[in-house]
Amino acid sequence: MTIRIEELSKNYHGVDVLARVNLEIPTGAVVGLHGVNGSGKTMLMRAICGLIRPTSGHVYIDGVEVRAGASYPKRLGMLIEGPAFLPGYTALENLLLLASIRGVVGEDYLRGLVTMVGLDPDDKRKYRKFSLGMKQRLGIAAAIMEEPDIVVLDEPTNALDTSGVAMVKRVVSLLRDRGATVVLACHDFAVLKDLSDQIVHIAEGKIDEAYVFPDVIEEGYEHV
Ligand SMILES: Nc1ncnc2c1ncn2[C@@H]1O[C@H](COP(=O)(O)OP(=O)(O)OP(=O)(O)O)[C@@H](O)[C@H]1O
Repeated sequence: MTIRIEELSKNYHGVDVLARVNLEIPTGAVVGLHGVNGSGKTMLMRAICGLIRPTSGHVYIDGVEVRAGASYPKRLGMLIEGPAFLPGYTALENLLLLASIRGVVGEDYLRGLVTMVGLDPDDKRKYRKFSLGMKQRLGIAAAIMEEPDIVVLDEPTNALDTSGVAMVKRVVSLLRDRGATVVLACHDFAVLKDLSDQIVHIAEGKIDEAYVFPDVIEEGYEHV
């Protein structure tokens, strides 16, 4: 599915946190968002997911406008700022509950998914006892569990150990093989460069240099 962002602005108290962003992400592309803390990466991802109402401008997914509160992208999975899980449920129970809402995936599949993200489907520990990395792994599982066509991942490697980073790479590569469109933000530039077909640099809510290809990234950007 293609994502088209047209003249998108979001203003809070007179400050443009997104300022006339234009971006076209073709089907199957993996686009990395790069920028300092507070540059607008999360805000842009929230707009793509229909979680915020833009002050002006539009987001279209396959030509259909995303409108917060009215029209959400259907085949979209996201990991944005601590997804809500039930503290008294295990990893598997949480995913089973989410899946039951739509009823599209079964327990066997979810057990495999929990294993794939490096958790144990038979682990009886409740979510409230999870470490940060375990929570992050479960968040990734929830984002991809319904085999979405668009996946938005905000800092997927946060709190993850080396095996977790390797898992994120495997997940993105699986999504790529499936032809999903992926938007991700990651402060680890080496990881971002490794995973992305295209890197978009954002500064103060503006796309500073769209479609910066990994092989032409300037030295200066490496340290953001
Ligand atoms: N609800 C809000 N009200 C007002 N300003 C906000 C709100 N949410 C975010 N902002 C501001 O929007 C700007 C962009 O924030 P955003 O979270 O998109 O940055 P980011 O690039 O994702 O940063 P990070 O790398 O730290 O995750 C920041 O200046 C932030 O303070």
